[in-house]
Amino acid sequence: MRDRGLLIVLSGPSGVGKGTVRKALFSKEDVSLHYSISMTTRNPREGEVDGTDYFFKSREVFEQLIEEDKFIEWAEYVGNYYGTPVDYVEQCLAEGKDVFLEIEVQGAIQVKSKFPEGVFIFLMPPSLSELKNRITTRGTETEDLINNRMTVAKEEIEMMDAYDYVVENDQVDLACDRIKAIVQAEHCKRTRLREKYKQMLEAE
Ligand SMILES: Nc1ncnc2c1ncn2[C@@H]1O[C@H](COP(=O)(O)OP(=O)(O)OP(=O)(O)O)[C@@H](O)[C@H]1O
Ligand SMILES: Nc1nc2c(ncn2[C@@H]2O[C@H](COP(=O)(O)O)[C@@H](O)[C@H]2O)c(=O)[nH]1
Repeated sequence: MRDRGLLIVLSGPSGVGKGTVRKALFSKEDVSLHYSISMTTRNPREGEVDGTDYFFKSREVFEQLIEEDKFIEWAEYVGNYYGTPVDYVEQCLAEGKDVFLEIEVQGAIQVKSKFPEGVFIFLMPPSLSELKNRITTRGTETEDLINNRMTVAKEEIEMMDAYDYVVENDQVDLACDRIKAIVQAEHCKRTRLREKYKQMLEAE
């Protein structure tokens, strides 16, 4: 029987670099993870593409999909809905493919209750001042929204203990290496190789 894929959840406060680290990770040739594209009701930022960065939907459509139970998890975050469509994740896991979610904390907690066997990684900035600096220099948020995201960020960091791993994002490449090492170790823990070798011994 084929192993189910791993469900890997990367979360952490707004602006810590989840998107940056995820993109760097997916650009590496030795990484074979499948990214689950989220749905959101927020407006696309400059350069964002529907179906690549997010599936951009109206609030009406999103609420209809919630009614139809089409999300593994969803959350309202700083005034917009975000959610993980269930079908893609279920299909990948059943086919033995590893799926990668990059989501905020409320959503990650929901995923943990449904998929306790998932691998939950919390990305941390080197300091809170560096976090504010990153949100500010990204230049996508107004002053009010930056302050809003910083208030939420402190509450999010308090949830760190609910995760299996905490990874510091001091440098993007180092953070990627740490995440790759976690994925490899989790594969070794769960693989059916033990069963294979036990059967090999019994067959002797
Ligand atoms: N290790 C790093 N060192 C310095 N800057 C970084 C690092 N990682 C990310 N950044 C910068 O921080 C800013 C925020 O990064 P990013 O948008 O990836 O964060 P995020 O956690 O996905 O944010 P959000 O949750 O709001 O979507 C970007 O300008 C990015 O270039
Ligand atoms: N609960 C979920 N959170 C999600 C999902 N997709 C993205 N996110 C997180 O939302 C915030 C804000 O994102 P931004 O693109 O507006 O900056 C960030 O923390 C994302 O990781 C999702 O499907 N569910």
